[in-house]
Amino acid sequence: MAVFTPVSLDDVSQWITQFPLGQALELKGISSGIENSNFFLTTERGEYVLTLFENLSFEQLPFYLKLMHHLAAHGVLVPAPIANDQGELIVALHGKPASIVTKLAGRSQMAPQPVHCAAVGAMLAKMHLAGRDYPLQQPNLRGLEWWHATTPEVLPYIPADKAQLLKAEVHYQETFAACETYKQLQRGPVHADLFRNNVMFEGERLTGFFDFYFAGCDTWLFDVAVTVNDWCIDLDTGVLDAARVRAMLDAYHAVRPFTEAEQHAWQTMLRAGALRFWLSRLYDYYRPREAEILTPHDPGHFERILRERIATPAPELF
Ligand SMILES: Nc1ncnc2c1ncn2[C@@H]1O[C@H](COP(=O)(O)OP(=O)(O)O)[C@@H](O)[C@H]1O
Ligand SMILES: N[C@@H](CCOP(=O)(O)O)C(=O)O
Repeated sequence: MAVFTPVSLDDVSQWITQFPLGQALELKGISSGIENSNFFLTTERGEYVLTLFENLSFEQLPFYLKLMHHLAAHGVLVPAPIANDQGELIVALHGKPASIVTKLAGRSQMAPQPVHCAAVGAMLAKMHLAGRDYPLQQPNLRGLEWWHATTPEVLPYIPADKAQLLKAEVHYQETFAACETYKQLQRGPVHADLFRNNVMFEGERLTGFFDFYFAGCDTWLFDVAVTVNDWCIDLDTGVLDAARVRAMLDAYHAVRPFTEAEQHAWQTMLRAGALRFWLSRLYDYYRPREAEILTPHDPGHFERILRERIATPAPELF
C-alpha cells in the first residue's frame, strides 16, 4: 500500500483547472512505491502520474522536478513535469507538495538481458551529457558525508565482522575521494538509484527513467556503478554477468566515452555503489523511521555484492 494521503476524483477536478490538461476523467491510486502517494491520472489530454510528496518539502523539490524538466527538454526519456498557469511545477494539494508528470508507457524489466542493459547504458550517458548545463546544485545526499555520519549509527547493531568491513570500506572510500584520480572524475547531476524498478520498457524499447528523488550532483561513474550493480548481476550471488556488463558499458561508452581516470576508479566505484546501498539498507533495517519502510530491503544483498567486488575484479570499463 502506498497511498498515504487519499485523494478523490472530486478533489482533483477543481484543482486541475490550473493545469493545461482539460478535465480529470479518472484517478487510480498506485499500490507500489514506499515514499509518496502516487496516482495514475487520466485527463482529456492523456495519461499522467500525480504525486503527493510525503517527506520532501516545497524547498527541496525544485532540484528534482526542474532536473526532470531539463532532461525531458533535452530529449532524455524521463517523465516531464507539467507546469500550472503560473509556471509552477509544485503545487499544494491537501496541504502537501504535489506534481503532475507524464506517464511512461510499459513496465519494469526485472530480468534484463544484454539488450536492455545496452538501452539503459546509452540513455544514462545521454542523461549525464544533458545534465551538464543544469544550473541547480545539490550534493548527493546519500554520498560520502552521509556514509561518514550514518556508519556510527548502525555499528552498535551489527556483528563484529560486518562492523569491521563497514568501517574499513568507508575509510577506503574516504581515502580514495581525497586522491588525484577521484578529483579528475567527471561530475554532474546523477540519478543515483537507477535500479530495474526505476526504468520502464515496452519489450526491448526503453521508455524512460523515473523516481529521481535520490538525484544529486556526484561523479557520473558512481551512477554507472550503482546501475551495473543492480542490472548486471546474478541476483543470488551478486556476481557480475560479463555479457550484461559489457553491453551496458559499451553502449554508454559509445555515447559518452569513459576517461582514463574513470578506468582507474572503476573497481573502487563499484565498491562505493555497493557500500551506499548496504549502508542505507542497514539504516532502514535497524533505525526505521516512523510509519515508513513497510518491508525493509535486505541489507545482506549489498553486503554480498560489496564482498564480491572486493574479491573479484570487474570487467574493465573499455
Ligand atoms: N512517470 C511514471 N510513469 C509511469 N509509471 C510511474 C511513473 N511514476 C511512478 N510510476 C509508477 O508508480 C510506482 C511507484 O513510483 P515510485 O516513484 O517508485 O514511488 P515511491 O517514490 O513512493 O517509492 C512505480 O513503480 C511505477 O509503477
Ligand atoms: N533502490 C533502493 C531503495 C530505493 O527505493 P526506490 O523504490 O525508491 O527505488 C534499494 O534497493 O535499497
